[in-house]
Amino acid sequence: MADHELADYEDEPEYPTVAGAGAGAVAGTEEGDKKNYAGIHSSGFRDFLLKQELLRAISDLGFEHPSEVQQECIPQAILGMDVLCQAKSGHGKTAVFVLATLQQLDTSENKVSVIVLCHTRELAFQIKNEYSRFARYMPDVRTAVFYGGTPVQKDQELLKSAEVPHIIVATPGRLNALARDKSLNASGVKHFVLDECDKMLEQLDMRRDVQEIFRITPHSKQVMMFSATLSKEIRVTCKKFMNNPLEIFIDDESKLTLHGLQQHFLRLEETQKNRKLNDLLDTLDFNQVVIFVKSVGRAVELDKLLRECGFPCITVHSGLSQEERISRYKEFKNFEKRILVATDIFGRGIDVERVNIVINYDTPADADSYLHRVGRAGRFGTKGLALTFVSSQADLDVLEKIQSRFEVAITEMPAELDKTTYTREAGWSDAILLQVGDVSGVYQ
Ligand SMILES: Nc1ncnc2c1ncn2[C@@H]1O[C@H](COP(=O)(O)OP(=O)(O)OP(=O)(O)O)[C@@H](O)[C@H]1O
Repeated sequence: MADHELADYEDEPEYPTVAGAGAGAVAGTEEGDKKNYAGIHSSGFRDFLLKQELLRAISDLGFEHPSEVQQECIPQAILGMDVLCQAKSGHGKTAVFVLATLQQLDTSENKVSVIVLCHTRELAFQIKNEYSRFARYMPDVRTAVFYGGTPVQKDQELLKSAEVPHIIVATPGRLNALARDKSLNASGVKHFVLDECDKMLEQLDMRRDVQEIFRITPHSKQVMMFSATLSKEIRVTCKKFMNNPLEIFIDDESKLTLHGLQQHFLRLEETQKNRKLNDLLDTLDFNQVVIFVKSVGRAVELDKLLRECGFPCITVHSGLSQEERISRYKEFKNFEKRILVATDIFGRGIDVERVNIVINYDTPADADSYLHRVGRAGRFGTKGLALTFVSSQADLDVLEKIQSRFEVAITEMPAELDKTTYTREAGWSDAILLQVGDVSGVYQ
């Protein structure tokens, strides 16, 4: 079949989105945050009554306390309830569905039980790794990842083999191709998960693939969807796939920005961007930095330029072969490279712990993209810095929208930045516990 799944959904969206920017809401209070603080402390992963194998893995991974979103979702999710969940970037949404599906999995059935769909190949790869990490003491669990740009025969053979994967993590295009050619037997699917669900359902080509896969799964199953951004409009679409879901969301959009993240803009001419970027990379104290640009061409050129200037730089974009994309993603994740120039394919979901600075060399197209991009820094409550280059009236307009939508003040970058404000890593759990009160559970 045509390799339509190879289209890189994130680089150049062809379709308008159906969601409009939601109105900003009332800002949260310190008091609100403190109110729930004790509640979180009183609970640990043990209280979820997870399988011993999972608890051991959680402990190995150094997860001490569940984050707020985990606290709210896991108890219901492991009972098979449908879940529609919005929570901030980097707050541990992945563990919610990974733990909930592993907890419920029956490995004695030689069937595909769990389908997880996400919008980019790197994210699929990352989620598959999360399954491997949490299932390290569950040797019978078989997980596979499928995405475009790789030989489809290998995927077909695996699906037709004597031991089919219990869990499939995939991008929608490739999995739908495998469904259409009948390699995928989805009749045993019990859990259907969409990560970055707004992105997948807003983009019509992706939504079509998701729907086609959804249709060949049994009527009765658990459906879970996750994102940091869920407009009212897209929630309606999401719920069409669900049955009386548990809705976990931040009712106050202003709280979506990350507390540990310092955010500034720099006004400059297009022609001054390279010089400025060079200066910043020389002076800022970064562990790892992601620089976002608006097109593949610009990613290639900027990466080349930075390397010529001696920076340990790498780029990831849709113009690369799939093998190369994953290998570069790994290089960056493994701290072999400190600077990544990326298009929006890296803008959502990707979790690289050491990233403490995000630079928007090109202002993102909209407020949602901004929120996801800057969420690559300051993961799980750590400190970070987000800088946005603003060089036109259109850029200023986007900046304005971001500030009103999320009620965040993005100020001009001061001449001197105190590095302790973006380099000191907060303790994993301490930092996130300070942000409780951000997510409210609503039972429908
Ligand atoms: N309870 C926990 N304790 C410590 N670390 C955690 C915990 N839960 C998750 N993490 C870590 O926090 C990081 C962010 O988690 P994750 O990638 O799931 O965030 P997310 O909510 O999916 O973010 P995004 O919206 O950007 O996709 C990961 O490195 C994960 O391993």
